[in-house]
Amino acid sequence: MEARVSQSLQLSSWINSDKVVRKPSGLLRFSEKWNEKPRHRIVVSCHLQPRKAARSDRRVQLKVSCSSQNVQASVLESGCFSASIDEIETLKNKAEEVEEYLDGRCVYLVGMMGSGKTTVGRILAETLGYSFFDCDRLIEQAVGGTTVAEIFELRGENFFRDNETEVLHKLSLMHRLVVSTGGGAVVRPINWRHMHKGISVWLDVPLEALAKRITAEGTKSRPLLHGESGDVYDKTLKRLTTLMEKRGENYANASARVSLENIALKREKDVSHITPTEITLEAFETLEVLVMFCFCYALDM
Ligand SMILES: Nc1ncnc2c1ncn2[C@@H]1O[C@H](COP(=O)(O)OP(=O)(O)O)[C@@H](O)[C@H]1O
Ligand SMILES: O=C(O)C1=C[C@@H](OP(=O)(O)O)[C@@H](O)[C@H](O)C1
Repeated sequence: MEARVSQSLQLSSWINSDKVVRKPSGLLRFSEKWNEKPRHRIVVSCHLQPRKAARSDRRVQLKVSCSSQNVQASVLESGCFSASIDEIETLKNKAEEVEEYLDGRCVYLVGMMGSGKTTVGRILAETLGYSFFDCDRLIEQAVGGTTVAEIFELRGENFFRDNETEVLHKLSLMHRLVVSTGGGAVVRPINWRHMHKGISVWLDVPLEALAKRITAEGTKSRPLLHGESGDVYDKTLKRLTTLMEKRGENYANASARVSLENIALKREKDVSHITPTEITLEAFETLEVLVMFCFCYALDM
């Protein structure tokens, strides 16, 4: 148990370990107060589980809660991802380089439904030492715990979009966040004004791959995909194609684009075999170029 904890600390050295509390279960818990912004308090629990079969693979599990003057503390997000030790090290090194130049600016992930904004966003946040927020979850909380699908059904899309804008506005006043936005957040210009306070990354995934993921997951939680008859994959692909025709230009407003097709070409793999960790690494490499360029030429992102 001691070994596991000390390994966790080594591998997660980007986490400030000053106030680490060891739980008997192997969980590490620490809280970090930002001195310069004492109204924020972030609590992170971290558990690294070594895999028995492949010693170089680990599952990293994090729970993050955040409280500020106006927001009640609650567990906001938790998740886990698999990565080899080498990948964790590479991600950590890249995160350190990028973090310095990001200078606390928030990272907003945009892209179609199912493009991996939540999955990749969690890994980006964990490696950067940022907090992670999913806009859809915040909208659900703001509306009193109802689901996105219920909000669409009972209050309509405009009501949902107004709440989405309000959530993005609140987030744009904060620092050191990775935000997974809803697929339609790119449509309203006002949302871009909020997101341009930070740096935005478009996860560009071929529609066929999206349709496959969404079909596997089910369309229940995605109201814009409800209501057409026929084969689930076909109708999802059809709906995504229509949405993409309307939104393509809006996604291109993002400061950076991470294309799954390009990663697949570079790695000589099929798009469907590109892992979230590989996408996060590509996102860091793209961000690195961008933040260094903007830093050198004193440009806004
Ligand atoms: N690189 C990937 N390869 C395969 N499946 C993925 C990948 N990234 C995410 N997924 C899966 O696709 C689905 C949608 O991902 P999610 O992160 O929720 O997307 P979004 O937040 O953009 O809607 C989830 O079931 C997730 O596990
Ligand atoms: O594309 C869209 O308009 C939407 C995407 C969803 O978020 P995800 O992209 O996280 O699925 C959610 O905000 C809502 O169902 C509308």
